[in-house]
Order: sequence, then C-alpha cells, then structure tokens
Amino acid sequence: MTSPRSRPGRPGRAKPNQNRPDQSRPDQNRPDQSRSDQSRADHARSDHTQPEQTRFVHANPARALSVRVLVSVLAGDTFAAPALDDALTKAVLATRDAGLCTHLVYGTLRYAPYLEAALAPLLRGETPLKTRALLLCATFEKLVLGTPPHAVVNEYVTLGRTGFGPPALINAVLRRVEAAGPLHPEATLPGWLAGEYRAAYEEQAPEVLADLLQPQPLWLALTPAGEESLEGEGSELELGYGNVQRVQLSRPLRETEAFTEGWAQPINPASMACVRALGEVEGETLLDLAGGAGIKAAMLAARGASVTSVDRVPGKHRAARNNLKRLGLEAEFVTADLTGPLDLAPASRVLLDAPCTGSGTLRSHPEIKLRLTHQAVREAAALQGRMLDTAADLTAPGGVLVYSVCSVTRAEGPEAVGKFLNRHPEFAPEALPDLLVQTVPSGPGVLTVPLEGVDGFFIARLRRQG
Ligand SMILES: C[S@@+](CC[C@H](N)C(=O)[O-])C[C@H]1O[C@@H](n2cnc3c(N)ncnc32)[C@H](O)[C@@H]1O
Repeated sequence: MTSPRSRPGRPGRAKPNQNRPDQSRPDQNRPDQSRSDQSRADHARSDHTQPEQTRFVHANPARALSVRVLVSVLAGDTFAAPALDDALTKAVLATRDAGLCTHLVYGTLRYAPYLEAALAPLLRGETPLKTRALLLCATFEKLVLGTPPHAVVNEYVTLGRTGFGPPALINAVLRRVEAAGPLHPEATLPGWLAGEYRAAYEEQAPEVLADLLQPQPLWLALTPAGEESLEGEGSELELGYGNVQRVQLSRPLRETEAFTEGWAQPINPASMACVRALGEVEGETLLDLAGGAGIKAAMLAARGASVTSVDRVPGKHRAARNNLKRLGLEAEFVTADLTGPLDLAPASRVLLDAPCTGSGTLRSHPEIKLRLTHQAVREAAALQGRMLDTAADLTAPGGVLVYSVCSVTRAEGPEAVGKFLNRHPEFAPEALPDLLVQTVPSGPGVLTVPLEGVDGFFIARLRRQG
C-alpha cells in the first residue's frame, strides 16, 4: 500500500468558500464538499446571534428547503444528490444558506437512525412524513450540530406553521428531545449492515463506521495543468492518491478552468482503484462493461487503452460522450443488456464495474442505509452473477477480467466471485497491482477501506487461463 500524499493547506491563498453543492459530477458517486459542510455547521451554530425580529418571523429558507428535500428522499422518491441539486437550482439561496441546506440534508440522513431513536419515546402513532422530516432535521441540529435549543425550537416551530406540522407538537417534542444514549456509530445503520461492515473490516470497523458520518470531500483526478490551475485560483489540494486529489474548491467546479479545459474529473480514489486494478492498459483493447456515465472509461482512455463501453441505458452513453469530449478523449459505445450473451469480440482487458447496492458509498449516499434490504442484496448478487458470466465470454484467453462493486456486502463481493470461479474453472484470481488506497483482503479479492472519504469497493482481478 502506498501512503496518501498529504498537502499542507496554504493559508492566505484561499478565496471565500463556495458552499453550494457542486452540480457537475457525472460520476454515480456525487460527493458534497467537506469544507463546505464545515462552514455550514459554523453557520448553523451562529444562527442565534441574528437580531430577534428577523430570527423567528420566517424560518431560515435553508431549513425549509432542507425539510422539503428530506421529505422526497425519505419517501423513497429520489436520492439526496439529485433532489438537492434540483432544489438548489430552482431556489435562489444565498451561498451560505445553500451550504447549510446541504449540510442539514446529508447530516440528517447520515444520523437518521440515531435521531429516530431519540424521537421515538416522544411520538405516538403514525407521524406524517412532512412532520417526521422536520423533526429529524431539527433533532440533528439540536443533538449533533449543537445549535442552541431555543433557536432550534423557534426556527422549526415557525417552519411547522408553513404546513409541515402542528406547531404545538413540534414545540413540545423539540423542547424535550434528548439523546437516547451515547452516540455509537453502529447505531446509525441497521444492525445487519453494521454486521457486514464488521465482517469486512474487523477491528477497523468502528473507525470506518464513525468515518461514514463525516461530510464527503470532493475528489478530482487532475492533470498537472489542472493542479496548477486550481491552486492558482485559490483552491486547496489537500491529500492525494496518485493523481486523485482531495480538493477544497474556491468556486464551483464547472466554473473552474481545470474543469472546462478537461484537466479535472471527479472520481473517488476507490473508483480509480478499479482502473488501477487493470494494470498497464496502454495499447490494449478494453471492454468497460456496465460503463454507465463512463468515468472509468475516461480514465482508461486517458491511460492509452482503446475502450468500448457497454451499458443498457442509452442516456448514459450520451452523458459519457459529452464528458469524454470535454476531457479530449474518445471511446466506443454499445447499448446492450449484459445479462445475456453479446456479439462482441473478446478483449484482452475487461472491466465489469457491476450495478450494486452501493453499500460502500454511505458517506456520499447516506439514504442507501435507510432503504437497503436483504432482498435487494440478493437481487443485486443474482444480477452480478449473470453479468459475470457474460464478462467471462468477453474475456480473451490469457486476458484479465476485473470485477468491481461499490458495495461491502459479502454476497456482492467475495461470494459472487467465489461462485463465479466454481462455474468458470478457466479463471483464477491473481494478485492486484498497487491500488494506492488502503485495502483489506476479501476472499479472492480486496476491499478498499472507506476512511477519509474513500469509498468501500470490492475488487477482484481474474486471469483467464484458456
Ligand atoms: C456502477 S454503475 C457503472 C459506473 C461506471 N462504470 C462508471 O465508472 O461511470 C452500473 C451500471 O450498470 C448498468 N446496468 C445495470 N444493469 C445492466 C444490464 N443488465 N446490462 C447492462 N448494463 C446494466 C447501469 O445502467 C449502470 O450504468
């Protein structure tokens, strides 16, 4: 394992922080920005210093928007990232209010089970979703952010009056709500999922679960010109895994020269580890199966591979094409269902970055832990098994198949590959090249360790013998 490269901050160069969550992340992992979240928290804590008249006549618009977004996410209608992007695009909020809104939505979702436990003794019967969302958000502020209790009560009672719930109930609950016990990170996800994390990371599990409650930083794959340009604009590059850097932007990513010139690509270091798992790809023909929005395809094309990306959804190809164009790269696209045989020439390098439950991305997608079921894991594993069989047919003799999922469940990782190897004795697992991120062994592959904003991915590298 190679240690991440730490980059000291450069005090005095940073420009005012951009709190609005970035809307330019074509990757499925859509990180919000850690520094933004921090300043949002500071803002939340300092709310009680506002003048009395302006404080409680209208609830802060960030809180109203947060609760509306939470209602749609908790209803299961949408994921937090697109709901928030959509809401912030339509609402005209001051920068710091947009930051507060982002922090409240993600924070409430990250801590939701803990907040539910605190609220449970105070609520009888069914609580309407709007009221539940409001109470969760307010409880997050009171118990986790440490916003002064009187400010929480006044803000959210005022908000309740606008149609979110009975002010008397909100007032009574928020005055009394207190922590049900010490905050154990395990209490912030369902017991069975905490068990999967314990099985995956053993003694590191408590540290990992605590880390998943932190704000998600922004990671960018940068060319040297991109690094120079961002630093010149006052952004801070903090920590690096190879060319993937943790960045605090001085302005929205889409407005940076690094993005418009194609020198920057959002990608989690664990996502990049799947690309690294393929080893040297320069001059190789490569199949990127389940290629989605083509983030890994782009990174592979940048390394000199001739990439054909296959996905079932044509819309994803459009997004991928546009993104590749921005990066000055090219790939072929094939729209096809990978659960059945495909009329494509086998390749010497194949990546199957399979659809999965996303259980390794709880920092950036905290709502997943509120929705995930055993049944969903079983269904994902069955789909992955079928896609692995197709991937086997598309791997040339002597070639390499890399299988990856952004999930830490055993069924989707080591068990899926174990069953595959039983069905396909012509494949054997082999050692992975240096992935740069921290990993732990997991059956025939490895798991990346989700600390400091790195996602949890299972990755296996399989060689076809004959
Ligand atoms: C984890 S995402 C891939 C992310 C992508 N590799 C990237 O780096 O941007 C999984 C993809 O699998 C695709 N998918 C799901 N079921 C499929 C199927 N039966 N056949 C082909 N693609 C499928 C989804 O459309 C989705 O884009």
